[in-house]
Amino acid sequence: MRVDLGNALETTPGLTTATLDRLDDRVAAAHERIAGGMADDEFGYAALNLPATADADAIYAAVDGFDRPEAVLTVGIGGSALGAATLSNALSSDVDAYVLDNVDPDDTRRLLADLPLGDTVVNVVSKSGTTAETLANFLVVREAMADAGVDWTERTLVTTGEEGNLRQLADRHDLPSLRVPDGVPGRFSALSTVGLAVAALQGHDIEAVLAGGRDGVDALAGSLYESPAYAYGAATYALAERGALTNAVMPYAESLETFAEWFAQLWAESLGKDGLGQTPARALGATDQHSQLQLYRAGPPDKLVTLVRPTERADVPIPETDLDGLAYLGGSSLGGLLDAEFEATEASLAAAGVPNVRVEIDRVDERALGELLFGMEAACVLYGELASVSTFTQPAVEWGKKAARGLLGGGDFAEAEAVAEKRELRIE
Ligand SMILES: O=P(O)(O)OC[C@H]1O[C@](O)(CO)[C@@H](O)[C@@H]1O
Repeated sequence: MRVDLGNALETTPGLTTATLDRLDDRVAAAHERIAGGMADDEFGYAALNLPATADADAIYAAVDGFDRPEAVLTVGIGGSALGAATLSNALSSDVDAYVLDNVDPDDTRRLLADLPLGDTVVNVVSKSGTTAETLANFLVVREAMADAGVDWTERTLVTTGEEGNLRQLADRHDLPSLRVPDGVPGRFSALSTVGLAVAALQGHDIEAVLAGGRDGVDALAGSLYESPAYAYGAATYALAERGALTNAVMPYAESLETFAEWFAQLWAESLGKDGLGQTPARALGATDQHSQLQLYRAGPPDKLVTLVRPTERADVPIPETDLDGLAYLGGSSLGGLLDAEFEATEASLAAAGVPNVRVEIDRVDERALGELLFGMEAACVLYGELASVSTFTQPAVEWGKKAARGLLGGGDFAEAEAVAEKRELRIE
């Protein structure tokens, strides 16, 4: 993973090399704190040890019990689904991967109607084992399998914590299961059983993913000038401090679109604390040049854009054409056009004084993805240290969970009563 901060200097908001130099002393101290947390396998910091501690053999052993399926369906939500989806949507496989991470009845019904349930592995993932959406979807999926005459106990892999509903279910039915690693918040668990089981089922090289994570560990250093991950974390923090309260992550690769979704949870749930944080916006190049770019260039000067691309990709030639004004495209290629648009968008943002950071990987493969995922996790941890927020907790999400549970008769919660007190101004 390589980071280029050049287009974040002298912009609005913007940084200077003097700013970065001053910040580098704080980066060194933060790195000491992070290294100490990793050495002690402290809650949260343990996530940065996963490239070394994740047990690829155990993951392969858990999935080897299933014949090569036609499809794998992940039933999970948030970090229990997004890491696996990032990898499966970035890498191609003849095993189709699907995700149920919402409780939309139309979507669930449509997906279950299309799935070859007899040749699908259901990968149910929940660290807590109590997440309503995940458990509700699993109950629906399990009944659909039964209705289809499929023995769900033969088609289900469970990944969960040491205790809870899913652990009891796995024990009761002797299901193949994996442990969610201790001390790792879900949004930081991509490089673990949580994110790698699907990749293993799809035939991807999960040891290469972990090797990429180790490349990321090796690239950590006590200076932002020596660590791409820390450079990104420090620059995004400093830009937020100067008013860049939105970070639009814009990969120039369809295969990295889900990465932006994974990044959004990582960034929002880790850094959105105590009135602080930086809103992750999900964009896609080149598509959003015809959509959100207008706002990024000419809207409020409160954003930075993170432009992500692989520098190597398979290509498709563009045939010669005599179409008026388009002859210049002929003989070029789609990849050449995409790269030209990446660089043109980068320059157009700079010309408008909008800070943008370039993040590049060699290609979209297991090792580069492992390094990218690790790098952004380390960047997030560094940002959290600099911002002095509690990076690894997410207390603000609990209020809504209690309200929903109360509305469904799952207990007496003041939050549910508050729902009834909604102020109304209906326009019919
Ligand atoms: O793995 P679990 O416990 O089902 O949690 C799923 C997701 O829900 C959250 O806990 C937020 O409610 C996320 O942090 C987590 O990734």
